[in-house]
Amino acid sequence: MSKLVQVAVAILIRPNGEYLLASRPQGKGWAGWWEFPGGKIESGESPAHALIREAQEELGITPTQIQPWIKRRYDYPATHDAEAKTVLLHFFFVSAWQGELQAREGQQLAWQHPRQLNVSPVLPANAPIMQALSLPPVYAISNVQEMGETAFLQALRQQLDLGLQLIQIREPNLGQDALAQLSEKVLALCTAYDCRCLLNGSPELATQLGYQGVHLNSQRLMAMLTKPENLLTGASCHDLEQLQKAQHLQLDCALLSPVLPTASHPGANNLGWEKFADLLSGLEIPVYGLGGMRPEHLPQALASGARGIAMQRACW
Ligand SMILES: Nc1nc2c([nH]c(=O)n2[C@@H]2O[C@H](COP(=O)(O)OP(=O)(O)OP(=O)(O)O)[C@@H](O)[C@H]2O)c(=O)[nH]1
Ligand SMILES: [Mg+2]
Repeated sequence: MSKLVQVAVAILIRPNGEYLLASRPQGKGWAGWWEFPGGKIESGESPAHALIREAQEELGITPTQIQPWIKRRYDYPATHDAEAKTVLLHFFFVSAWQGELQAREGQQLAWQHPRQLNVSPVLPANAPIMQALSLPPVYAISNVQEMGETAFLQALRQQLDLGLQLIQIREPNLGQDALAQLSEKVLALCTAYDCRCLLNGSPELATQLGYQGVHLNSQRLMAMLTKPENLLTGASCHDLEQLQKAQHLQLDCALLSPVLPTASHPGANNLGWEKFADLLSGLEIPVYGLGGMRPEHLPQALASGARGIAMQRACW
């Protein structure tokens, strides 16, 4: 059996969403492959402490704002330059630090746009992490039905100005023509801001109306045999079976709900954070918490292994 190596991993994030990758230096296993800065947790050391020590050793900086994210286990096979091992990676977001970045171990450093990597190859254990990072932490869901179109479009413009990058149009009570008209306005606005839009509906309608993506309700999800082509695809999930189906189809993301009680379903049987985290452990596709979410819940969602939070009311 290969040994288990515990590793602290730093995802340094700039305010514009870019994150830092480093190349593994010559002389180490998997030399030349790209990874996040970090390294082995020493015995008696906490993951957070190891993270700070590694950032100092490798980059000459001291993280001042850290947020533990997911843990991920991965079995590395033996290769020409490394022995077989199993790693348990403790990922952290690092959003502030002291000091100037330096490559102190001869590694190359590269800031990456989350939607467009320009270095490769990245360590294989990190593939689902890169996938998750390509989506933003905040996912908005439309609410024209309660707000009215004018107020909604105004609020949308405000959120786009503040950096919104992902939205689902979910208006089950609009007729076809009204939905087409709303979609045209929303898509024109979002395209100008490079915000991606998913239609809650069928893949055919999403394509026909010009959306980049589609969001499947759980019924559509369970009936789907393959991922819709050329569409960013998400799905609503409420249990492990649905999450596994979304993962099996290799969907881009899933919404898991209800995490907390909501205004529309105050008495519904919500999951709570513990069950939410349980359902996500071991899953590889990005998942958003939905149901009663407010901006202040984001750290809890991340710490539970989610990519972020989805909000229908609280974000407008
Ligand atoms: N730093 C880092 N390590 C990762 C990532 N993904 C991943 O699978 N690993 C694995 O975790 C282990 C980290 O070990 P390391 O070689 O960086 O350890 P270290 O900095 O303490 O250096 P050392 O070799 O001098 O002990 C390696 O097996 C590496 O392949 C990642 O994104 N960042
Ligand atoms: Mg290292």
